[in-house]
Amino acid sequence: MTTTHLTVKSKIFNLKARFTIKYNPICRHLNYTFTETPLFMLPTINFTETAAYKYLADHFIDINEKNLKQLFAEDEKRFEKFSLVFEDILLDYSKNRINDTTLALLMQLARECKLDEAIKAMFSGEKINQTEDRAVLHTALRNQSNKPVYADGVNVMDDVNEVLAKMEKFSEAIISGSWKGYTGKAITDVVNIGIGGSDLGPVMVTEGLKAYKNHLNMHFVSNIDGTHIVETLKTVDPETTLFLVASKTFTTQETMTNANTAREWFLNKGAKQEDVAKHFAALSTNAKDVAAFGIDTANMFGFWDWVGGRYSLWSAIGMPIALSVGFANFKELLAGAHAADEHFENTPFENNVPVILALIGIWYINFFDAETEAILPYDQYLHRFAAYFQQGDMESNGKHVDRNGNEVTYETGPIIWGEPGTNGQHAFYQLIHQGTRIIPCDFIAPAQSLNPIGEHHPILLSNFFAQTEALMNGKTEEQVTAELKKEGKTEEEIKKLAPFKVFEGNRPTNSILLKKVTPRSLGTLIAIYEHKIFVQGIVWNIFSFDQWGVELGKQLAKSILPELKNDDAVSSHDASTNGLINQYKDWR
Ligand SMILES: O=P(O)(O)OC[C@H]1O[C@H](O)[C@H](O)[C@@H](O)[C@@H]1O
Repeated sequence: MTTTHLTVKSKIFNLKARFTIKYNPICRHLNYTFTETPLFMLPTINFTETAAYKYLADHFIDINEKNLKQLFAEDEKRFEKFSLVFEDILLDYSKNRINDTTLALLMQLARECKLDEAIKAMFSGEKINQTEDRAVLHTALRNQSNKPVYADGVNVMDDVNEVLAKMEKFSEAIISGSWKGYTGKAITDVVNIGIGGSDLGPVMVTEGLKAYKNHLNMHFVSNIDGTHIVETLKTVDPETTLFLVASKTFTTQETMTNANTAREWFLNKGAKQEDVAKHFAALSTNAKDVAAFGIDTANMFGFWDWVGGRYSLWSAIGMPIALSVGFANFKELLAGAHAADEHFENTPFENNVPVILALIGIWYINFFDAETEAILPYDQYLHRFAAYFQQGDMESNGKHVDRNGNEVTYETGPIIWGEPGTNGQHAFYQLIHQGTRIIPCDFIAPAQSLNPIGEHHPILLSNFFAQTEALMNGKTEEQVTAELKKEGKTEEEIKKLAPFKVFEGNRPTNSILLKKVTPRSLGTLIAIYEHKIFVQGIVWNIFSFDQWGVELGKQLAKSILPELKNDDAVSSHDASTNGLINQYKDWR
């Protein structure tokens, strides 16, 4: 018996139907069932018009007068209540400017915005990326339960599993050395050529999991600046290098230019056209252009339009990860993310880690007017984590038009930034502690170090604990005065100095303590942040899975490029742009 599904749609009548076709080849019996459902649209609710929002606006006045120290004094169970352990990850959100009322109202806000419906819609393959008419199914890429997931009536798990199996075979051949380059040598170096989502995820995870790495040397070329490819090519040998051309569309100017340069370099080093197949593979959705580039489609690892670029590290785009740490570890990464998916899909909002993080974020952005959020991993391996979520969050929720096409009347996605601790402490923490802005921070640290040498880890973690404590408690004028007195300062000196040494505290943080950075825990952590972004996008009534905002600059660059080919002065732009181009022509 074979079972397939088909979807038929009528946009004119806002209708959608699904056929199930069952065919028994033995008795040649065919059966159709037909179910009609309205075309799915995400709810479009202005969250500032909900009842919960109105209560929150009132409640904000109360909370804004309290400080965190008071909130802890008022509730001795605060840590137990406002922390939870999920998958060897402790989330402590008790050092936030919230109490039970805040959380109850934020959960109600999520309910009024129909978050539950939206979650179901995403997991079930509805086309929630409405402006691109696409489903959003990165969760299917790590669906280790293998439960069928349908996009346009087709169970995508068959394709997902097929590509995973192909990735496994390929990565094993490269790692074991059974795959030979054109002179019969094994591969030693892998150069991933990609940008944005086709670069940041693999870079962040291969760095994050460096402790689990094998012998392959990983390189990542993203920038169109020739320096990036030139400096990389200086370090590799054409006979032992594998190039991965990673691009969802296979049309991205930077990636295609870098890939062409790499191929030219390879051929100029004595390799022949037919050797390209042994040294170039493609990670893409665009088989036609991959073949046109000259890459054997047998070396192409596909994915689908329902995988957003910035959510694609779980797909074939994750090939550098599989190569660097082995396929079994890549699967563990997927398994960790799958655990977060199940948690997100099935856990009541009150205990749901991504929902809690998202709603607390909304509390600061829309009520306290926080403009930025810092992600501060106390783990050197996670040094690209914040950079990764700059794309993840800012490309997803950097939108000013709501799902009805109207200008929003409230703030949406925050500016995401951050660097690893303790480096950041010696650079920008001054502003977090004593500046004029409220900057909610996520502190992330592993309890176990992957390099437990001497006192390093306890020192690192003592800083991790100290920072959130300091941000919360601050230092009062009395404490400063007492300290200065002890140092032997005069009354007058104390009066002069004290104001500069006071920390007002009351600055909010989340602490995320991982047992250890493993492929699984990193997978879970990334998926938690992905779902946080989703929840915020739903509440803000924006589309989180398109990125039209990156197009205009690309278009203009394409029209400027031909103008740079000659030395004639340009006059077709505004005075500033003309001036810049003409000076460039003069100086080059
Ligand atoms: O993977 P590609 O198709 O080459 O796209 C690479 C990147 O380019 C675009 O400009 C988008 O803003 C990103 O979301 C995307 O990840």
